[in-house]
Amino acid sequence: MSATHYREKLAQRIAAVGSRLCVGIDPRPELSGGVDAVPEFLKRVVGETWEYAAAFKPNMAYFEAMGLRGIEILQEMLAGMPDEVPVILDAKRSDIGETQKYYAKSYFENWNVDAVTLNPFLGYDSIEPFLDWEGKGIYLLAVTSNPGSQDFQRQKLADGRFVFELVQELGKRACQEGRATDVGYVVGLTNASEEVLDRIIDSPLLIPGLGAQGGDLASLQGRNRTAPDVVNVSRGITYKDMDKSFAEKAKEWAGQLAV
Ligand SMILES: O=c1ccn([C@@H]2O[C@H](COP(=O)(O)O)[C@@H](O)[C@H]2O)c(=O)[nH]1
Repeated sequence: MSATHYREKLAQRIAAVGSRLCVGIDPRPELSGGVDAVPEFLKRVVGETWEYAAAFKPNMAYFEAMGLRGIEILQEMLAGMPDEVPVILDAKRSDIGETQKYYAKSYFENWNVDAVTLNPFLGYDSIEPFLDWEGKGIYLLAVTSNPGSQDFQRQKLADGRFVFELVQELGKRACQEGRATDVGYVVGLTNASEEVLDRIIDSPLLIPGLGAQGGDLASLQGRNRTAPDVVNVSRGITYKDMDKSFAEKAKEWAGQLAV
């Protein structure tokens, strides 16, 4: 794939599959035959769903929970993923800039994922080490899908703005500075009210909360967005309706997210 920017690569993939489906990969060994059975389980998930996937989103937590073997399993899975499907590593990292340099190297250089999720709570200098990576993307947590998103993210400041709007200022600053990495935002479908969406800028969104969390796609309708947004489904493909194949479930969700 020759696209220079992450958002172009993602836009091309969305156009190619005709859907905004992001297939979430959160293996639960206790439901998948134990740790030893996870590699084969992941091979099936990836092998059966990739033709419907605009992106894949493995979440680090599920791999870390399997210990060192989990990290090996993640690496093996990443190495075997089809090149044309962007991979968003859901790591939600946050630390001082000096340490973030090493996370950036790990994810973008060693594992060569296309994008990662970051927690913006430590401010601009904490995301800076991720900003000079041509062809890569970051998603900053803006409005997450959990109820606690109300505790900080959807609080109003004295000037009437919401806290999540300050998160978007970080991305705007990176853009003004002409940084190479594309900046997008995580906006949970379960909290994507009109009040929220009216204030979300036209940058790539990663939208979790569909399926197991009960988010309603109707809330996204009628928005004039040009950014390559993707909507994530994890358990709704990997751990629901087990009488259906992963391919069938991915196809159904992809249809609901058709462009
Ligand atoms: O606000 C957020 C941010 C990330 N997630 C992650 O997305 C998936 C959702 O899984 P489902 O099984 O489809 O509910 C999971 O990895 C979460 O950690 C999120 O849900 N909300």
